Amino acid sequence: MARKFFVGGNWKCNGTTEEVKKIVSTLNEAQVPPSDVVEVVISPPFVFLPLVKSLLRPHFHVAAQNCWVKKGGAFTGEVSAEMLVNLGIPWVILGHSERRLLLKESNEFVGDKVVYALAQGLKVIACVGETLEQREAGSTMDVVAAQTKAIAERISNWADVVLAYEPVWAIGTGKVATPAQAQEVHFELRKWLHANTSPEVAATTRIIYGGSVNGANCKELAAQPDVDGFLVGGASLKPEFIDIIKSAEVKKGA
Ligand SMILES: O=C(CO)COP(=O)(O)O
Repeated sequence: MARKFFVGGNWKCNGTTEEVKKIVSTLNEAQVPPSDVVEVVISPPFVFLPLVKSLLRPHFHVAAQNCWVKKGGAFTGEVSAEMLVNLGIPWVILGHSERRLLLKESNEFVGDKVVYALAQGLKVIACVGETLEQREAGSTMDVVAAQTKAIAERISNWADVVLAYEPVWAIGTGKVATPAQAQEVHFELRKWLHANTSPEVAATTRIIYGGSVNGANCKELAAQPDVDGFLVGGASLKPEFIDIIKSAEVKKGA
């Protein structure tokens, strides 16, 4: 089964109502490859989700940037998976490095979130990635394998999971992984899935790259055999996001 190219736009903690409307109208007016070639998922902050969902044309879907680890209740400031389902939000990003590092979300906590979100019927973009220190210490694969293992040992069905490899040193730094660096980790992650889940999961799970992806570097990255798309931060707020969506064409005939 072919892995459909996937492009996520993670707006992080950015935007005003006016800016949101402007970005959405740019997306709605854009000529992009059809939905059988590329899946596009936009992830605004929680407060803008209903607005973005109501304005976006049907080709584009939405994702939350996080959700609570279990059923809602007395958890001030949290948003539950049930609420996202109730609002018709199909996707959620979990385990982003900004949450792992700044908010101290552990591998186990992220794994528990993935299980709970999937059980409520959400589709999950699960993020993994090493810091610069970890890369320099030669432990990149150990780190991403441990992060993936905490998910893999809790779930058996990967059909609704996209794995995002986002090296922390490349996020928001303008320092993109080279196509070879991205391919190497994606290949190793797929190999890890093959050995620790099943050959089918390894062959069908989309592994997308995130970290300073832009309109200029996306095509070369997209051409790598194990790069199945992108999770884009800064550039997803700009018109060049359209060029990143269009990089899906690189896979045609590949
Ligand atoms: O964290 C990211 C997407 O989730 C990547 O962010 P940048 O594209 O801004 O580096």
